[in-house]
Amino acid sequence: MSRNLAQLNGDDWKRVRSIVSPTFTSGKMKKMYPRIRECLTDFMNHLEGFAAKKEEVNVKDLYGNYTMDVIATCAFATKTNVHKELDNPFVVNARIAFNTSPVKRIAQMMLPGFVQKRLGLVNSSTSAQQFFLGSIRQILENRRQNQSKKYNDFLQLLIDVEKENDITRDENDVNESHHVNEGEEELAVERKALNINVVNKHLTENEILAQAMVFLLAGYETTGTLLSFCTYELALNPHVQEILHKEVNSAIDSNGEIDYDLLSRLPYLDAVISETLRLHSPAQRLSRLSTTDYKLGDTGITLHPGQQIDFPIYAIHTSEENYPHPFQFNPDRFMPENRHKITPYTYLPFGAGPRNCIGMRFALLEAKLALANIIRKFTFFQTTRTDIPLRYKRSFALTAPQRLIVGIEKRV
Ligand code: HEM
Repeated sequence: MSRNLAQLNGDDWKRVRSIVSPTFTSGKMKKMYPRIRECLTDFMNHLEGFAAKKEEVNVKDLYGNYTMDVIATCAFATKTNVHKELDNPFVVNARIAFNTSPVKRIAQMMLPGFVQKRLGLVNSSTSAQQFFLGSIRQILENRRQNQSKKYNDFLQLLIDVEKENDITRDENDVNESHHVNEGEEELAVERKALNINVVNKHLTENEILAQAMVFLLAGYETTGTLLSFCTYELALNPHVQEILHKEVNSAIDSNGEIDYDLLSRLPYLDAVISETLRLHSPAQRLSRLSTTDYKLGDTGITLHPGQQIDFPIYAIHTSEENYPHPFQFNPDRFMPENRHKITPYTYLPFGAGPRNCIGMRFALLEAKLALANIIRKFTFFQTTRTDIPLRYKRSFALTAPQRLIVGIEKRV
């Protein structure tokens, strides 16, 4: 497991990151779209039952089921039927893995190895972890024996991927509408960081296992949390919900679907997601470890090898200096006509630089697809049990609500 991206450092990290990066390009995501769409259909059918009776729902649990189904399908080639089949082995083991101490477990995956050591998070793998490793080994074996069949999932991409010399992006990647620090300068830094010559251009079996595990642990709760916070804000801001509904409706094609390229570029949908990630960033801070003497701009501070520096995302995202009326939920800040007002590097939900979140495009696709389709059919509303203000789980790394109760009804 220690060969996962989040825990590797130095040249080991560079090698694995440069091999794995091409699996997250827009083109590859597009191929997974139908699989994610299937998971969403199951989820929508499940929501339908609550909405028909205009019930209260804890969206935190519901979205957690959807994101688990998606990651199980895309990274473990396992359809979970998570909404109905509560004793499905994947779901049971995932719950054990997460219920042991969810935040700690994800933090183990998301924090670099050196931070984990300092926080005492390094421990032996659990039986649940063994279950997942066993499942992937079995799938890899099956695929090795039946090489003619091709699959559109992460596992297959990780099996097939070979380190490329330079290109780690699709042409389209930079043009997607999400507001992140990914201009020419950043891409050049990334290219430079990952442009190393390596002997082993493929991932080993253990490395494939480790990446699938980190995708599960880093991708399940974070994306579920994003969707939960977003739904909460929509319930509290009905006018935002209506604007979003109108935009989504205008994007539907003759088959009643939203095309992948159009979905990733809907400006208001992206603005709602961006504003949610600003005000409720699942990651609380970013960490970096200095490997050389490094001068911090004109601050007069020099970092020495081995010194760690943390970036407080929540403080940066809610500073009046960076965002006027920072505690107001206002998606307009991220509309194309206003984005230029945002100071570079003050929006950091997915981190920044070559070590940023490799799963960003996947998370955005999964979240946008769900939100767009859900908002077409259902309305969320505040109830007497909706927590205002929100109550959070205690955590040192990830922000997650204790519960997130809202009402849901069908649109007429
Ligand atoms: C809304 C959802 C998500 C959020 C907010 C999020 C946020 C983050 C953040 C803040 C980092 C650290 C970046 C840095 O230090 O600059 C990170 C790293 C990472 N994330 Fe995500 N993430 C999300 C979803 C995902 C998904 C879906 C996956 C995989 C399918 C994923 C896989 C990873 C991995 C592997 C790393 C470590 C990258 C490296 O060290 O090279 N994340 N994520």
